[in-house]
Amino acid sequence: MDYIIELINVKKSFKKRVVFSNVSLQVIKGETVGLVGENGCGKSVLFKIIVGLMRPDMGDVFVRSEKVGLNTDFPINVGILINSPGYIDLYSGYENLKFLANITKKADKNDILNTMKKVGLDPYDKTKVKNYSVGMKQKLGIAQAIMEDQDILILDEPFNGLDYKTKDDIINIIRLLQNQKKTILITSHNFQDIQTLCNKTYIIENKNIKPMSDEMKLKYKN
Ligand SMILES: Nc1ncnc2c1ncn2[C@@H]1O[C@H](COP(=O)(O)OP(=O)(O)OP(=O)(O)O)[C@@H](O)[C@H]1O
Repeated sequence: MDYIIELINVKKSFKKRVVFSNVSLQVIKGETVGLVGENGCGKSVLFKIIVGLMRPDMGDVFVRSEKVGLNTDFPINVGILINSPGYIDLYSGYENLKFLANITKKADKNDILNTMKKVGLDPYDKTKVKNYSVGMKQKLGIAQAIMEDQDILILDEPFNGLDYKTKDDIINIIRLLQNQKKTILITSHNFQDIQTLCNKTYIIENKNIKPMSDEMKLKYKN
């Protein structure tokens, strides 16, 4: 079977701290995969390894059969929300997205306007990003991750800092993306969210990753 994302025997340490001893993972196109695990278990590191922001010490990472670090440094067509995206503080939300869109030229003005509206941000709001609330920054991060209509989305804690109404809006956006057969990897500390959205759920523990058993799911739920 062709996997859209595949990790084979990935090892990763920081000095003496081993994060992954031997991780393998296969993701099928169109799946929504949830990742859970305790603080510091390696969820963000795993995502960074997949998108090329970190290199494993050993092992192979393939995205659309291209080896990350060999055929490609950063896999293309991947929308990324990984904790605290760096924004230009003195720009408005729209100006920040326009700046990023100018790099890849995949999203035009209308794409940005529509995406901002979709996530509940006013694209004409001149507030500088340095004065954005936590939730507004999070919405901007989600807008940035999806504005280029990428077919793989890596969403690290997309619901952080969001109120219930906004969270529902973002869940609905993710459902739309699922209907469009996007491949989505998502982490959340709220297991209910993961269960609601994901076809497959994995847990990272003991420096490894494994599918969650029904028993584990029950434990996590409570
Ligand atoms: N650049 C880095 N240099 C050194 N250690 C790092 C680096 N990035 C991550 N780590 C370490 O790797 C481990 C995994 O971190 P990671 O951010 O992936 O955890 P996480 O599962 O996403 O945690 P949380 O649920 O709190 O967000 C932690 O021990 C962290 O301190």
